[in-house]
Amino acid sequence: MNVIEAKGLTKTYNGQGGIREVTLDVEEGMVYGFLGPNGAGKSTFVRTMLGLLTPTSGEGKLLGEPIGTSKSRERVGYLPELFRYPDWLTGRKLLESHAELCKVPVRERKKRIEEVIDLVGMTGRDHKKIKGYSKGMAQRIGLACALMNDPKVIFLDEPTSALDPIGRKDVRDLMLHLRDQGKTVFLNSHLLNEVESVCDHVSIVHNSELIVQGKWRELMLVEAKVEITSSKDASLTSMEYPDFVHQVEAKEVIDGRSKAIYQLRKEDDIPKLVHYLGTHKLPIYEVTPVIPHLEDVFMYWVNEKEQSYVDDR
Ligand SMILES: Nc1ncnc2c1ncn2[C@@H]1O[C@H](COP(=O)(O)OP(=O)(O)OP(=O)(O)O)[C@@H](O)[C@H]1O
Repeated sequence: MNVIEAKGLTKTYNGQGGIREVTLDVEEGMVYGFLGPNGAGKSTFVRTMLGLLTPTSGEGKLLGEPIGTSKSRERVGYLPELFRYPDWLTGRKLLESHAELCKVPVRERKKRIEEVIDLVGMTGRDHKKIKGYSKGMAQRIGLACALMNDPKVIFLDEPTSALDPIGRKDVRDLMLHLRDQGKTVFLNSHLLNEVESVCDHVSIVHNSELIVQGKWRELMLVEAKVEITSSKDASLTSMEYPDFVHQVEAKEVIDGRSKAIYQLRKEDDIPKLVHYLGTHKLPIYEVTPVIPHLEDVFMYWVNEKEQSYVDDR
């Protein structure tokens, strides 16, 4: 079931910036990464989906309800990127006011507040005033507020940007825990190594456009890289190669072996290349596919897009 749906969703500011023509579906139970450089349009998209901004055109649904309606927000949580709470309140007081706003029934409030405090790792620290909180504690209490209404879908806008490595790991674990409970997390981020460890599915936005979406590991099937180790004397870069070899880049010589990175069209070309080198009597000691990271995928697609702007000129 799709819990987040957008169809041609556009929100611009007097015709400028924002986000244009976004069409995407997010299935229940995913941690979905929404990636893009600063100013790409990530926050605009989220705020439009939440009904905080009115779309310029297009449509969207949350949990099957049209965006902009209070029904669409009933089971949705949101942690904005820049939030400030009244810092004279204690964390617990803040959560009590949130519980009231979320209409948590009075008899269930105490239990629910304890649950979210525990979930975000703030047990024992909730009676302190927010003004004495570190950035990490403030972020955790923000997350607790976002989880108060036991949401089915949670939008997190750069949730780890203020956190130290331990806090980041805690938030990552929390996202996976929420996913394991069948909840959907929509994660806005430009911290690619963070996203890589929790998301399978991503969208990449750039310059107000959604440029590519899907399982990020499959978004690199447009090219494959392999590192081949041969004997020192083998001149890997000066050989003639068949068409499926796009590029050969010589790497260092280590322990009397020379290494080269081959850029191929697709994974199936790796055995073809090994066979080709074998027929040329090249001594091969090691064949290691170069596994792409999300950062490689991101840079590939952003560069493709930027190149297309140059070509269109
Ligand atoms: N209120 C506004 N008025 C005018 N332009 C805006 C407004 N908010 C955002 N923009 C513009 O819309 C574009 C997208 O901004 P947005 O904040 O959605 O990007 P973002 O990807 O969330 O960026 P960041 O990662 O820096 O938070 C930018 O060009 C920005 O300058």
